[in-house]
Amino acid sequence: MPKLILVRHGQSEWNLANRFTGWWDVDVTEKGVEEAKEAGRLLKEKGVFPTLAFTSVQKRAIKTLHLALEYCDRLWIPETKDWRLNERHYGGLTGLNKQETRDRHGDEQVHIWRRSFDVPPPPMDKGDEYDPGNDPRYEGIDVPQTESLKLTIERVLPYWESDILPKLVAGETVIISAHGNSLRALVKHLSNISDDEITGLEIPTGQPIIYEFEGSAPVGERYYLKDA
Ligand SMILES: O=C(O)[C@@H](CO)OP(=O)(O)O
Repeated sequence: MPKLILVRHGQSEWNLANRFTGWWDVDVTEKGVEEAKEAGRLLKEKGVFPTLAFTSVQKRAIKTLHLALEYCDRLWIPETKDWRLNERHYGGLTGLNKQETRDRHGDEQVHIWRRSFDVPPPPMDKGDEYDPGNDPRYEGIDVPQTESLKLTIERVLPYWESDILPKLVAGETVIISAHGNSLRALVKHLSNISDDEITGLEIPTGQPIIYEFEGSAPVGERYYLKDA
């Protein structure tokens, strides 16, 4: 049965520093590197070998993918990078410390910005030091100024339907190395999670999640590969 493997990148520098990251291109930490290698070792140990890879255009996800593939001896498989798998854009919160933002705006407001379904964080100002607008990787793309989970879903799902799902249907074992919120977008869709319930879903770093597919639909529920 074709499998879909979802992996959130290993710990990033700004996960560690507790800063809102979004589209800012931070690296993985040493711990993140270890998490990514461990994900690869686990794939190998469990005999789940990806045949095709997708990732975002952000280095924390790309490096995680490469390390995971290296540690299951699959660095050679075809891979595609696409901005539509990027982390959700954190708008004007990008770069701020999460605790300082809580102290300033309150726990509830910060929770709404982080986990609500459709309330986007305040937009990023044009020319903000963390605005990736002029980055060549986004040439020709209408870079958002902020994104809620709902807006993230609106760019992740069409890409999933057009580019990834057909590969699973064709029998490939697909690995997607992406981000907390682009993966929440996918899991919400695949596991049919309601707008209310999705606020409680967290995706841990570096832990492969598996969906088994029959045709174009998942069979049964997702599981962590470490528990299989
Ligand atoms: O900062 C971010 O971009 C994300 C993921 O690390 O954080 P959050 O947990 O608030 O969605």
